[in-house]
Amino acid sequence: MKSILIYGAGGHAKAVIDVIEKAGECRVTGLLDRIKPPGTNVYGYQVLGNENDLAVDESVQGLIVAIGDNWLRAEVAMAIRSIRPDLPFITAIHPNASVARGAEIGEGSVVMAGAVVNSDTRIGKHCILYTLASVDHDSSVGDFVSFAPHAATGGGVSIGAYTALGIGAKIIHSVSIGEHTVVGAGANVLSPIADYSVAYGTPAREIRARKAGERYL
Ligand SMILES: CC(=O)SCCNC(=O)CCNC(=O)[C@H](O)C(C)(C)COP(=O)(O)OP(=O)(O)OC[C@H]1O[C@@H](n2cnc3c(N)ncnc32)[C@H](O)[C@@H]1OP(=O)(O)O
Repeated sequence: MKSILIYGAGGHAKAVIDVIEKAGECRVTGLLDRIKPPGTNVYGYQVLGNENDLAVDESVQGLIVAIGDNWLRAEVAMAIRSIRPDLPFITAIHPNASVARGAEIGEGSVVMAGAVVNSDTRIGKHCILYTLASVDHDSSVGDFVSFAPHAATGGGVSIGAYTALGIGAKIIHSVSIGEHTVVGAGANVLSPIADYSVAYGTPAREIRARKAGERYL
């Protein structure tokens, strides 16, 4: 069984730990974090240090970045990649998730309980599909994207990198959502949404522009 570290020590990290424990393919040896000091206990695991400690840790065989914010997760993943280019990012898939034949899940991504990735859909790197999220057939999801619980798409949908779909957001078939966009909770998206925007409502409308990295959680 692979010995892995989890980067992050907040609520999202706890949810990721549960997925990894249930999947049973990796053993979590500890957590890394920039905020909580070494020795802090989180969900039964100790914070061991931060990303700089990876440079000297030869026992670790993999890592997953468990930070909910898409932009921060990307920053940390890139920092880790430059410190340890050899270290694989693991993919965590809950045993009660469903990943169809022909679907691909990128490295560092997490698929939580009840989530569905349907036939021939591609999920990018370091994405999060929270509880009961659903991405239907022939869809394409960029890197660092998140689906909050119950967010769902029809078939043939395209979601740009760094975009966040809020809780319960629904995207009808064949629609494209741009990159760095936030689709608000409960939105019903019936037509394309541009890059760098915040959209919500029924039907969803682009309410305002947003910048890369702007907080949304
Ligand atoms: C496991 C997890 O926890 S995963 C995370 C789950 N969390 C989510 O899904 C959160 C998703 N976030 C949202 O929907 C947020 O409301 C955002 C990002 C869309 C907020 O966008 P902002 O432009 O900053 O909206 P702001 O909070 O300033 O509200 C502006 C107005 O829009 C309304 N509004 C905000 N979000 C929504 C929404 N999703 N649908 C309808 N109206 C909304 C507000 O009520 C407010 O109305 P008012 O002016 O009449 O008071």
